[in-house]
Amino acid sequence: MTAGIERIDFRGLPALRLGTRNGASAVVSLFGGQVLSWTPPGGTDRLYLSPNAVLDRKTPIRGGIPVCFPQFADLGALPAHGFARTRDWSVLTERGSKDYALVTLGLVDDEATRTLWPHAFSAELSILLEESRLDLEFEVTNTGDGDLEFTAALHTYLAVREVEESRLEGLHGFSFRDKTDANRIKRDSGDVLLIEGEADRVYHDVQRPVLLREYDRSLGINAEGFPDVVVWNPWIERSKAIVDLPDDAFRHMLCVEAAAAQQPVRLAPGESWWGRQTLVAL
Ligand SMILES: O=P(O)(O)OC[C@H]1O[C@@H](O)[C@H](O)[C@@H](O)[C@@H]1O
Repeated sequence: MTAGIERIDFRGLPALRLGTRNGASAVVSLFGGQVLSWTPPGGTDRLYLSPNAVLDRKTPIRGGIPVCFPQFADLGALPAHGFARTRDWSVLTERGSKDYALVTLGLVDDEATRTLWPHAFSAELSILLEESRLDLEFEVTNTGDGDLEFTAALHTYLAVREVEESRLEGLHGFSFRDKTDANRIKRDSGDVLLIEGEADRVYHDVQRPVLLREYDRSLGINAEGFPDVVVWNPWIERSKAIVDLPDDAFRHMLCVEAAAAQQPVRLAPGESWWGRQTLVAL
């Protein structure tokens, strides 16, 4: 793996490959502004990309780290998770040395976005690859002359060897909205979260990092700016129902998302907001 940033064709999609001297690498699709792969030095891919993902530059890509903006999930009238994940992003900056690679992608409003969402905005996604660490920072500026509101998420699909053998630590005591149980608000009372069925939870105002433990490796997940943590696993029946997921996909993926979902972000003209998710392979 060469250090630096190169333009590649990823199964027909224009993409960037980021690499460091010590062997970390990542692939970023310009369609969706979406990280599709992240491999720390000497390891295997820590992101799940569905083998059935449709890469036709129209369909949202199932896996990696989709950017949900300006709407998270179905919290509004826009298509699910908004439009950022189905737009072409531009490359704003590329910087790298032996030890890191950094790219910033940009998305601004145009006629198509304004038809769906009548606001002027500019969004930037900065992706920083370092030794065992991947850092995504998402920034939105209101470039219009009226207020705007949005919800957003970095919808991170983590690859796990077996979801039943994985445990999430750090969510104890936080309240969450349980989408699998009529959106009831509950409080997490377990020391660890085990995935033993469909999970679709928005944890509110999570103030600390989360740790994903597997039997032989762990992953630290930290967020700043994004107050919520979403945990999603479709489990057996929903995996079967989602056309671009293999039937047994639920076993090999767990989404742990950094989100601003419970309270929309409101920006006055000229104001900006940012949120960050950092993944550290341990
Ligand atoms: O199928 P999509 O639109 O990519 O969404 C996948 C899932 O994304 C999660 O973030 C939501 O909480 C789930 O409710 C949703 O099903």
